[in-house]
Amino acid sequence: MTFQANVSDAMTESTTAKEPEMMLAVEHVSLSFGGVKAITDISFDIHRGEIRAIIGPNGAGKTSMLNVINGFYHPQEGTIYWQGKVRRRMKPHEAAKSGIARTFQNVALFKGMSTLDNVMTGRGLKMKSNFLWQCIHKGPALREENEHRAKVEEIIDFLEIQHIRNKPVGKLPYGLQKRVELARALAMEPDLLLLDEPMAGMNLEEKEDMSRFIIETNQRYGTTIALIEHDMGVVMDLSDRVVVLDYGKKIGDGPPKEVQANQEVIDAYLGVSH
Ligand SMILES: Nc1ncnc2c1ncn2[C@@H]1O[C@H](COP(=O)(O)OP(=O)(O)OP(=O)(O)O)[C@@H](O)[C@H]1O
Repeated sequence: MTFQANVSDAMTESTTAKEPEMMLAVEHVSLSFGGVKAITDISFDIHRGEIRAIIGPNGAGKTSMLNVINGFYHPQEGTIYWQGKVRRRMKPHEAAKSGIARTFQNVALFKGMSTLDNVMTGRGLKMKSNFLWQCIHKGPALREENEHRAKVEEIIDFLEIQHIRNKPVGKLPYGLQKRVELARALAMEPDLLLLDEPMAGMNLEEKEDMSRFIIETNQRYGTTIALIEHDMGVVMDLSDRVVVLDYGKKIGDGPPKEVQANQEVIDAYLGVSH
């Protein structure tokens, strides 16, 4: 059976037998930078509504894979299926417009701007009123701004960051900056949220908070989430399925328990030579 047939089958069945619905799939994707092979012939999928982890040792190709999914890198080989259709080559802002939001390994916020203003920037792609209305700040533009503001307020409440709403984000502790970045991504109301090491640099309490927000985002908004994470405890607790990369290749894929028992995965983490 062809992959396309698999996609359609999965989508038809999902309406009847609650089979998982494929939201995104990468098929035989390879990506090189000059002589460096970052990703070699990788295929995996992400089901609508799941929390999918991408793990692997340093340099395994995890961030490169997220960059392929959000249109930042264009693989030399392979196909990307998005919402059941082959996706054409697209830029990150087009991927964002199609419903894919992301956060970064190193927080990427406007450091001099307040939490509120940073989260508001997440609404940019959803703004519809034209420039003239926005300049005179009346009519449709005012109505629209109020709607965006209400959504942003809801997210600020949800992520419990009211107390820092007016603070410049550059002055916030790192854990809170990561939360503001999550808020900005949620302000885009994404279908698929890509999180690159959301717990990096956090203490235990901050990790517990972030884990709770990730689960609640998934449950409350139905957001599908793909995350890269090094903390195996977090990965095993949070995710429905895990894909494991090593030296740019896929070496494991399945539910956390299955992946944990996979000898190739254990060897990769213990640094057994190839
Ligand atoms: N823009 C780039 N130019 C050249 N090489 C790159 C580039 N981006 C990634 N690479 C290389 O591709 C490989 C995979 O890198 P990538 O950052 O995707 O790994 P990773 O699994 O995310 O690693 P880490 O856990 O350390 O962040 C590495 O060998 C890296 O040096």
